[in-house]
Amino acid sequence: MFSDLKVFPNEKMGRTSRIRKRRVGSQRFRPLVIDSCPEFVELCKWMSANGWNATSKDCLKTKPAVFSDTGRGLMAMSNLAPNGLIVRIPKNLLITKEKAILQFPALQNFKMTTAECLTFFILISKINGLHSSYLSTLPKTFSVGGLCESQEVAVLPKVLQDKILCNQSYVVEKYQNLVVIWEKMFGPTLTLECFQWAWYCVNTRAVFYQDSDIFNMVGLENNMALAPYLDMFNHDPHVVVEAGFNKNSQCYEIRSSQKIKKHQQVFINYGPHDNQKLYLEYGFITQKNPHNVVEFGISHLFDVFPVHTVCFLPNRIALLKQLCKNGNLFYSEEGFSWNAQIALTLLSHDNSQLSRKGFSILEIIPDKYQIKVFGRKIVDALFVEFTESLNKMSLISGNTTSSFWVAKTLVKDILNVLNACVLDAE
Ligand SMILES: C[S@@+](CC[C@H](N)C(=O)[O-])C[C@H]1O[C@@H](n2cnc3c(N)ncnc32)[C@H](O)[C@@H]1O
Repeated sequence: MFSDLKVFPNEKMGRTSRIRKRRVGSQRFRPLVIDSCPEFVELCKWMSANGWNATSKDCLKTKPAVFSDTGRGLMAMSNLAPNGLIVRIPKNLLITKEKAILQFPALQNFKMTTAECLTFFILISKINGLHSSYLSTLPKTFSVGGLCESQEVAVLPKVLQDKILCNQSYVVEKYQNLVVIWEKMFGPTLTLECFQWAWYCVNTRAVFYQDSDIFNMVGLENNMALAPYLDMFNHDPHVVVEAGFNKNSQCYEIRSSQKIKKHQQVFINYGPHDNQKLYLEYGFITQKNPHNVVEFGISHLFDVFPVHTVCFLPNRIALLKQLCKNGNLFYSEEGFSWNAQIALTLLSHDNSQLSRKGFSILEIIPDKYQIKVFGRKIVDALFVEFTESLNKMSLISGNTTSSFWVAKTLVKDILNVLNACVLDAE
């Protein structure tokens, strides 16, 4: 949009024209405050009636707004010093598993995780017109990876394809289990689309929260709660915040370590996630994400070490599989991960050493030369793979999902990371 502004290098700019230029530019990008939209008026009324103090002196005042780069989020209405409180939500406004069961006791008869219970809470409330002050503030659509259409998934790079397919079957399995319970409770069929909407409302917006002891079960799916209004903060990987339930105030609170300026967007930090994770779990990516990595698999190693040049002893393959677990083979701006370095060294390791009984990964010392030579080949192979994918993605036209659009920006972002590596090495 700035390119529409024609400023000629030789043109003398006086004070007035400078101010005019600044005004034109800032008007185009100025966030749109939306606190007077009916859904936010209702939300604030309902929250205030239930113990929320929106004008508390020791907490930053914020307003919902639409920002040109991140969409809907929250804007600071004053300056805040470091370690100041950015939000405080009383316990009785949190939607927890305990609360969902209190409201709909039938949920108790089924063994459900907290995420499943909260998904049901949203669906039952929606159907019965309950909690509409909160529900009407929830997004109507999502752009997470799991919502890509099958023809879109087919043109994505293999690593991303595998993750999305895995995620889709996980959500479908959840749906199939829960639809049985739903039919027992209510009768009418629950469509997969409705289930996905509620499931992603919970999973893109819930905060970490440990419910009372009776529900205390391990795992992320069990330690979550929905926090109205607080779930409007967007993510910035660079900000540092302290978030959690404060037993003294009986409120969920977030403090910002950095100072915040009036009229800035107020961000929180969802965790040290790379862009692929942000896309899969939340449906967006951020520019200059310091946690960015490019994952690869064993097949990429086999591509750079053709089978005829490496003796694929069962032991070598078993060790490689061990190194590959949990996405531990990756490249980032800092170079190859430790597991990737060991894997690259292991590929060219002596067979007699590998066949020795009791040989362990811990005995391998990274070989800088191997890592440089074969690592470069891996980066080149990934670059080709992602470029080919991007070309195929560009051929898909017509009505594509917003998930696919974000996938495209993710693939471009990964290509930038790989490109930086190639340029560094030159
Ligand atoms: C907890 S909600 C935050 C509020 C949300 N933007 C809204 O309108 O309700 C999380 C969702 O916000 C969006 N989001 C969060 N941080 C973002 C960012 N830095 N850029 C773009 N979208 C972001 C993503 O859609 C994500 O799933």
